[in-house]
Amino acid sequence: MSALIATIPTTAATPASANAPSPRPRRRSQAAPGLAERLADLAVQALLDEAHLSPKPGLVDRRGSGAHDDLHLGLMIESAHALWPTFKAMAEAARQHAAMDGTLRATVGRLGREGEARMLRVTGGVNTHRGAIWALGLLSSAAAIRPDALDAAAVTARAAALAALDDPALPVRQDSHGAEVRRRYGVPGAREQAQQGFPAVIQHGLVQLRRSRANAAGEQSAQLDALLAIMTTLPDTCVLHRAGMAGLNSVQQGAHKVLQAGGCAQLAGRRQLRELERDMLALRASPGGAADLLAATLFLDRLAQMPAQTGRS
Ligand SMILES: CC(C)(COP(=O)(O)OP(=O)(O)OC[C@H]1O[C@@H](n2cnc3c(N)ncnc32)[C@H](O)[C@@H]1O)[C@@H](O)C(=O)NCCC(=O)NCCS
Ligand SMILES: Nc1ncnc2c1ncn2[C@@H]1O[C@H](COP(=O)(O)OP(=O)(O)OP(=O)(O)O)[C@@H](O)[C@H]1O
Repeated sequence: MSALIATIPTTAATPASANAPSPRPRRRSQAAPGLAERLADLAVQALLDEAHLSPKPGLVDRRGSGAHDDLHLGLMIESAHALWPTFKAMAEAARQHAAMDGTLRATVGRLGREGEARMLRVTGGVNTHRGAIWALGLLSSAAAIRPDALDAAAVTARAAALAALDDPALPVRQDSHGAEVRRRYGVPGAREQAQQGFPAVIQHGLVQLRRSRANAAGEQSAQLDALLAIMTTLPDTCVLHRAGMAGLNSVQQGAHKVLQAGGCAQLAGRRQLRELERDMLALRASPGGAADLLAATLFLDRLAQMPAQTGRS
């Protein structure tokens, strides 16, 4: 990764980000990173922090692979770093094109598919970040197109408008797990979540993150609480694919119980979290969609703290 993660205003020195691999220091003579580079830094950092955050139920984290047998932390980290040029290119395209239209949608779609191909090359064919490329790609482009308006509501509204545009080159995949699950249960998936302006992030992830921080939960617990808040309502096609509707209902109720018990900073909440994790592992259920949306939550939370950008860089 060529840009310097340390130049990004991250929220707090979390144990998660503290364990992320340190970037090489930028040489004095190197030019300051442009907007697209800083957005790519933010997107990759959000993915790294999500991957490291522990203990996440069913997901890959610092303790292990959760309910997955083809994923591990090293692979998630490698995949996240490999996606930096994809996010940078998406932001650059939006900055240069500067209009929310079909041309930009087609370019971002092509870059997203190239990013997926890059991910699959790096991971040897394993889906580490398909949903995250979609969500963070749209958000990076939406941020870059109006860098003077970077609050979460404005950025998600622009991302929704971009996601709603037709991409004529998009192959209509009927064979993805998401497509299969949508057909079977009639639920909205990753595409609809973006087209609706990421309600799981705006109404649940960000609200809970800030609520838990305000209650002095500590950054790691606040991020875990944000993940659980997203899990309480999301029709996560990863969970549905692996555990069916009964599995999704039990995951949503379990996440709700953790928050009702005071969240991850409380002993009672941590007990509920252990119970949720035990049940999810028995079902092989993994909330991959919620994990992607937690990364989107962290991206938007930090983006709102980035100084307003008015120049062209
Ligand atoms: C829309 C995408 C995610 C495909 O979705 P689909 O549901 O068909 O596929 P698939 O099951 O393989 O992946 C969906 C992923 O989204 C995440 N997810 C699952 N449920 C949800 C949900 N309810 N909300 C948000 N994300 C979810 C999961 O991580 C899952 O792995 C995307 O891959 C796509 O169409 N890309 C085309 C390239 C493109 O247009 N890119 C442009 C912007 S980046
Ligand atoms: N920490 C994480 N651990 C596991 N999955 C994650 C994590 N963070 C994000 N995800 C998301 O979860 C998805 C992977 O889930 P899953 O393995 O169920 O997908 P799949 O490859 O479609 O299904 P399967 O492995 O059942 O064949 C990825 O698209 C990724 O975006």
